[in-house]
Amino acid sequence: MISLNRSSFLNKTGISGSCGSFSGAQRRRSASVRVVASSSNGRAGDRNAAVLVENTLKEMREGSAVIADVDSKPMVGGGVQDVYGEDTATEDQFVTPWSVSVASGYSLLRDPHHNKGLAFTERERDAHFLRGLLPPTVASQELQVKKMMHNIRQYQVPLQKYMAMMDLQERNEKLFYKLLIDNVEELLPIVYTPTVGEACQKYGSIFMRPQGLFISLKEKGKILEVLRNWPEKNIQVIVVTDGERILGLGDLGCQGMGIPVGKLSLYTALGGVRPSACLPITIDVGTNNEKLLNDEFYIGLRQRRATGQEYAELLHEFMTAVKQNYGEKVLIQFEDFANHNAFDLLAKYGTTHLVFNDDIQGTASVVLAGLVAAQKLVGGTLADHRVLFLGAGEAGTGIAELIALEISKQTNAPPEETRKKIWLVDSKGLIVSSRKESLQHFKKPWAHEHEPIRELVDAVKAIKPTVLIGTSGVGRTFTKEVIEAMASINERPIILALSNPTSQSECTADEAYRWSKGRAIFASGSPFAPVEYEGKVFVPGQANNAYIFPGFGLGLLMSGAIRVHDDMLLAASEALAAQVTQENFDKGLIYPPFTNIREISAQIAAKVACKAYELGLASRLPQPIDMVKCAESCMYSPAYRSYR
Ligand SMILES: NC(=O)C1=CN([C@@H]2O[C@H](COP(=O)(O)OP(=O)(O)OC[C@H]3O[C@@H](n4cnc5c(N)ncnc54)[C@H](OP(=O)(O)O)[C@@H]3O)[C@@H](O)[C@H]2O)C=CC1
Ligand SMILES: CC(=O)C(=O)O
Ligand SMILES: [Mg+2]
Repeated sequence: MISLNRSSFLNKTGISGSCGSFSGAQRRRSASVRVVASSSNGRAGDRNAAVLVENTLKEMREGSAVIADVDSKPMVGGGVQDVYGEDTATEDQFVTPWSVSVASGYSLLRDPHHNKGLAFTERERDAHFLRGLLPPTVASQELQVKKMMHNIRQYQVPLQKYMAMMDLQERNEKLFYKLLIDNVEELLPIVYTPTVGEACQKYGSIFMRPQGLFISLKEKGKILEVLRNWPEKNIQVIVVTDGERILGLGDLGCQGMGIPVGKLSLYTALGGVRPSACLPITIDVGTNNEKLLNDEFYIGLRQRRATGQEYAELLHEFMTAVKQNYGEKVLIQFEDFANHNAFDLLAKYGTTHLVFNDDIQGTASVVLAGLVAAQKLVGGTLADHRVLFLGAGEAGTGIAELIALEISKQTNAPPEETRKKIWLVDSKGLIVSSRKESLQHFKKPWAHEHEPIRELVDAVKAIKPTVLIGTSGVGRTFTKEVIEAMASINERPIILALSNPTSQSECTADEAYRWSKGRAIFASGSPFAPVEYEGKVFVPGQANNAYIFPGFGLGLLMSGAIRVHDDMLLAASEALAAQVTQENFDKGLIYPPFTNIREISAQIAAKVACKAYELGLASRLPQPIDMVKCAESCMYSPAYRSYR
């Protein structure tokens, strides 16, 4: 039931059943109120809606302000639309038994969730006190997209484009997502790697408005309260970082916030999770980055990183508070933690929470997909390969483990055997058994019998890998000698330079193609432009976990999964690999372009959700019959809705 009390109306109102429910976004305060209620059928929810209208009118009389559209959406593909509520469909897709629009002139233009700028129609301008607040022109969303793209293309500096995009997100959320979805190949490098890396480095200087929650040591003992300060209540995905390993740029402390913000934009744009269900969080336990500590514009705690018990206690309070506030099924994605915490956090909370480490698990899934797809270009099976990594941290060992698992499944050989096909080099050289005692736990399974080797090029010559993967975070480490050695061993060497941003890539696309004489199958973590070599154009792929986590997360939410399981990662890989077309292979690509990423995400989500049901880890019943349709019908649409 709806409370008549104004503040509780703003904060707690919810109507369940056929009328849908208010999202947190709809509970925002504004200055004046207008109510429009319409009944399109005589469903049972009508009474609730009538009460809502009555209460809202009362609110209006009392001078408060709310913006609300209460809609329900037709059931598609098994009906899980209640997961996503009002933001998941365009106005055309909606059956609208009741529509309650409480609009508010100037405040409406300042509300990013509902603002449409010049796209407000004449009727809406009349109905919602917008007359005179906008110039006379009424523009379509398509024209707005065209104009924004025109403006963004005027900027020469990527960081300026980033700031323009962030500004748009704060001003007109739907237009931001429409822009990103319709121009994904062009804008991904702006809101994501590489530009997001520079944005994090300069976050203190460019910081305008909070885009997520900052939880620092100062909030110890009060984290639950802090979570409750966030305006949205129905959170389904949290991306959290402590900023200690931001891309390959190291410890950026509190300024790592750009990463959860960017990742969650992709959850919405690429995976269709509604924005109001996404919560970016940065845990600030200090930074060991001297430059930031001495930077007067630094926005984080000015102290060295807390470690040990102090760190563990803060993280534990956070994990407990999240579950308490949002329930069992909120997805927590760990992002860009340093490896000395990342593996432990995943192990500790993997059995009690719905958690996923993108750097370890998402990266593994995307790389496995690429290798599975690559078999179409090189022939044979995954088990025929020898893989060598430069970098034995989260990404390196995470990928290695998933490849070994997949080969085990394919060959029935135990992982102890299949791991022997995989070798890793860290900052001290090839990981070998004679070093076992001094190795971190995640490296131990990879300490095979071999004499120590210091240099990567010598490891390539000794191991003779078919696949070389860079996960070192150090740029230009795949030297000419290294790539030539790979090309001398393999007709089609598979070379993946995964480190981000572009400055940290182990080699450039140009280097990979030129030094391998055009024979490399190449993909990189951050995008490279096509390369011309000896009259032929080579299109490099992008091996980035952005292919996986949005669809993976959607699959977890769709099925109401309660835990993440490795088999779900394998399912996601399989789904992604299946999306590579002959046309892509003909260009030497092992990943599909990002242009169709929402369709790809729906396929991934469907496979992940199916696996969740199969494993008995899904809580949302009944299981939808057509999973792909179900995924598609769940997806947030950036199309404007009319405020009738
Ligand atoms: N494309 C994608 O989707 C993803 C890319 N990444 C990128 O991968 C990189 C690494 O990330 P992550 O694994 O989490 O980082 P970690 O810090 O966990 O691991 C880095 C590893 O690289 C090793 N290393 C560092 N310098 C050298 C060197 N000069 N020569 C050889 N090895 C070296 C480290 O060695 P030691 O252990 O001895 O210190 C460590 O094993 C980052 O740039 C990140 O952006 C990460 C996730 C996803
Ligand atoms: C892509 C990513 O997650 C990283 O570079 O850390
Ligand atoms: Mg990451």
